[in-house]
Amino acid sequence: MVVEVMVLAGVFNIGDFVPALEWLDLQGVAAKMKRLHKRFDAFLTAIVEEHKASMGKAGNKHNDLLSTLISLQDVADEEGGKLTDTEIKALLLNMFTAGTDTSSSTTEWAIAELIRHPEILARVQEEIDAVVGRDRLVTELDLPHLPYLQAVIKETFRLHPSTPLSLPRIAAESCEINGYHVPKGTTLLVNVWAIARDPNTWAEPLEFRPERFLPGGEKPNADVRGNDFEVIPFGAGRRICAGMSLGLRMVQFMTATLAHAFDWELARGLLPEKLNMDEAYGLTLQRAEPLLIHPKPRLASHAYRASS
Ligand code: HEM
Repeated sequence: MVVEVMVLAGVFNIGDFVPALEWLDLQGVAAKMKRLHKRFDAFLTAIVEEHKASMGKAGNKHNDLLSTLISLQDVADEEGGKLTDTEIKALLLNMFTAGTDTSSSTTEWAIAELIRHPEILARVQEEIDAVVGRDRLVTELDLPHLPYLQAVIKETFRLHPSTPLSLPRIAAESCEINGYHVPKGTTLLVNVWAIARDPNTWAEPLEFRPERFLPGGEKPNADVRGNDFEVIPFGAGRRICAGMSLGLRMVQFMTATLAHAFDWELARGLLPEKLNMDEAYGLTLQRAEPLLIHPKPRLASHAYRASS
């Protein structure tokens, strides 16, 4: 359902560009969105109802996000307002749509780039082996000690930002930017994909080259957290991604774990240089062809056992 939202939200909808035709819903986008909304709402209602029912049972202890939100429904804010079921469902929907596909698709792009560049994968594995060893899995605490991995993730965000046109924003007031008049009510999209591939800013911008972000590289201090406008996969400013820290850490952690724990082979004997790197159309930047790969364990067998 999350991917369906992203695909539909990214459709070039004629009604958005010719407002007089909006009511006709020529491509059926609004109708499809409404049907999808009903399915998503039923799914979220079931989650909230199940949780409420199990919270009511004696002996059941909950200390997760949803039970905290549900228990807050009894507490009024300063103006007497209380959190409604609709607000809780909206928050869950936000987390599902904004927080899952973005991180997973970026990780998929990172692994695809590592497979296409075996020498970079080998260097990532070498770095993690030196810090973590081969007797255990990577933990979150290891991440700050893996500068090369972090450069790989920055380079992945540069070439494959998961929301290539960021999110549409509407100008609250008329303003002027770089000599362009922007009337109040204009929908604005920032092409973060193109900015991060600008040849005036980046040397050989289409090359996957993590060294750019390391000391001695062209942008050793550039970060992806919204302060360096040449690479802003999470947006920037007041409406920057609300889940940036979580998203960034998830992508670093998942990529580090997958690269450390396994060697990878492409399915059906495909050669790395033949891997299709085309992009699909949508609000988020999916791969046109999902990545099909076979893992080969490379750690001591006890390292894979789940810890309690
Ligand atoms: C790789 C991971 C992610 C990327 C690349 C990403 C990217 C973005 C971008 C580009 C925006 C628009 C910012 C702007 O307009 O300037 C955004 C907004 C947002 N993101 Fe993320 N995101 C990621 C993960 C997450 C996660 C994990 C969550 C929550 C759990 C999240 C929640 C949100 C929310 C709520 C907004 C809207 C913020 C607002 O309108 O004030 N995102 N994200």
